[in-house]
Amino acid sequence: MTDPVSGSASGRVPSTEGSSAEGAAAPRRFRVHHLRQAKERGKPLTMLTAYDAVTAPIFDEAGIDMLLVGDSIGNTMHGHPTTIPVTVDEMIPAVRAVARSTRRAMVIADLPFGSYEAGPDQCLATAVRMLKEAGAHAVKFEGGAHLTEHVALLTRSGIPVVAHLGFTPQSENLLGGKRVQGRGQDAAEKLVGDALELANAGAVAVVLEMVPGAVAARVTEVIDVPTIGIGAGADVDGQVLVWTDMAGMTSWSPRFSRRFGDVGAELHNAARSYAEAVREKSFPTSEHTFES
Ligand SMILES: Nc1nc(=O)c2c([nH]1)NC[C@@H]1CN(c3ccc(C(=O)N[C@@H](CCC(=O)O)C(=O)O)cc3)CN21
Ligand SMILES: CC(C)C(=O)C(=O)O
Ligand SMILES: [Mg+2]
Repeated sequence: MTDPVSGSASGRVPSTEGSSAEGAAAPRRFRVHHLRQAKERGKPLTMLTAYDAVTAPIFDEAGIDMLLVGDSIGNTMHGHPTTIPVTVDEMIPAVRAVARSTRRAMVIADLPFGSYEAGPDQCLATAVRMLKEAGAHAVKFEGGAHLTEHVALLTRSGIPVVAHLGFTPQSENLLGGKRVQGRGQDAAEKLVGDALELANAGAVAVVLEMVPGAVAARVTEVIDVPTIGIGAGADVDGQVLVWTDMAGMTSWSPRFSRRFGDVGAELHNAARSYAEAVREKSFPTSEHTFES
């Protein structure tokens, strides 16, 4: 049995396709009370993005606590320059694939640009779709204290909300680009205030993106729910990265990221080997051929 808080797990989930071997007893799902528990115990939380049923079970089996189906699907998977064009109808199948293919991780659906800002009712309607049609366990959306009513309504409705402060990519046109947020006394105080209000409204965690380390540390100190940093330094309660950056799928990744693998190069080599085998006629052999 895996411990949802320590996150230790081993082995691989069987593919949903092909052989129908039953896995071991289902691990306990990582839930909202484990967030609180982790912060109390000082155990760092882990979050990665995931967008499909191929990679999500790999991350789940590796013991990642939370899988964020990020609107970063727009740039990472769909080839857009930003997250702005992403729609709810594009998010739903991705969230469904991640929820269906995982057993332990908490699955968090990012609400895309334009699907929640108009008011708490719009936000609730979108979040309900993410839970009902796609199987998400929680939702996340970008913005500060102006969204406290959104957070409060979803929380009253039984939907856990993760807040997202600092650099909020859906607002990059207003913020003037991909820039660090919360620099200077006033901006830092505003950020701390936003985090407090969102946490008081019921947010179960707060993502802090591209904020100075000292500001992230201050937010972490004053709110009683976990902070999850991305480009926010080490003095937070957990970290999140975009999986394609983490695994080294692309030649470029943001400065705050680290490549923990070279999966892009590995995939390149596999594809080259395959093509070479076909061209030199060493694949397929009789092993891969059906008899009449
Ligand atoms: N692949 C990917 N990784 C991410 O971390 C990520 C996404 N996509 N899409 C959604 C948001 C957007 N994010 C981004 C994207 C780019 C930069 C960037 O260009 N940063 C520059 C300049 C930073 C600075 O102002 O100092 C860098 O060099 O890292 C930052 C955050 C973070 N998120
Ligand atoms: C970078 C993370 C926090 C995100 O919002 C996303 O991947 O969409
Ligand atoms: Mg996002």
